[in-house]
Amino acid sequence: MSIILDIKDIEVSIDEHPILQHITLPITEHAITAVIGPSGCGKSTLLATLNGSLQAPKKVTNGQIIYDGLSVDSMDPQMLRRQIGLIGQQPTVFPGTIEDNMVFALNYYKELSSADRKAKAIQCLEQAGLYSEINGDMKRLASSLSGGQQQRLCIARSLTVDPRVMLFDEPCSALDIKNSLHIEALLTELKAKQTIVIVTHNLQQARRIADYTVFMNEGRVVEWGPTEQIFSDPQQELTRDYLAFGG
Ligand SMILES: Nc1ncnc2c1ncn2[C@@H]1O[C@H](COP(=O)(O)OP(=O)(O)OP(=O)(O)O)[C@@H](O)[C@H]1O
Repeated sequence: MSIILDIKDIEVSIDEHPILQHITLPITEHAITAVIGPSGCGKSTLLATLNGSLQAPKKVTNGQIIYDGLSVDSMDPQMLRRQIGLIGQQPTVFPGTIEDNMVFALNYYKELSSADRKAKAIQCLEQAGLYSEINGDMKRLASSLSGGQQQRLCIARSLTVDPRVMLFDEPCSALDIKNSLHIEALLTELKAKQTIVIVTHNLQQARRIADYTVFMNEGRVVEWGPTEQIFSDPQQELTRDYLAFGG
């Protein structure tokens, strides 16, 4: 499988103080990569760096990210975020109906007929396992969905613009086990078409769904590799300690 995102010696700083250092990682296409590590180690910062959505005062102070052969610095930020979507912890549905949410990005990005937009919306809702749950009622208010359904609506909404990479920042942190497993199944399905990077505090979740796992500590990558290898035979003491006590 090929490398879709090649992260080369990335450093991110606030004022002169680095919060990410020497991050070098290949992200494999059509795979799930989990990023784990203690609170404050820089996981969310890494995700935001990947799709150019880092907010001041944080800024990239060294290194390069190559997306599909192109440096992300040279890409139009909107185009970059369309191709590499970021889905946060809390679902943030827009006011209005499910349909309003689903056609929002399509109205903005694509010159499609309204019938095409609706067909795409339905297709993405089906992919997220939501269309049958709402009995096809796209006029229902998005805010009337349960937390887990709202999270899946946010995922379905981001699918409408056909991102190639989807970054998830603890997508299950506010969900119960049933909804978490639903999201896990969805991510596993999505990797046939997309590439997934997920930040999670749930080590069992990483082990269940990720092909690759990255362990970070204090702004650095301590160790990464195939998930089974990281969990069953970690090479670094810091990783061993985190897996034993920190998760
Ligand atoms: N806007 C900011 N101003 C100052 N420091 C910040 C800011 N945002 C993040 N940091 C610091 O940068 C470091 C990395 O933060 P980040 O949110 O990326 O960590 P994380 O691993 O995602 O944490 P968590 O697991 O708790 O969500 C932390 O030390 C954090 O305190």
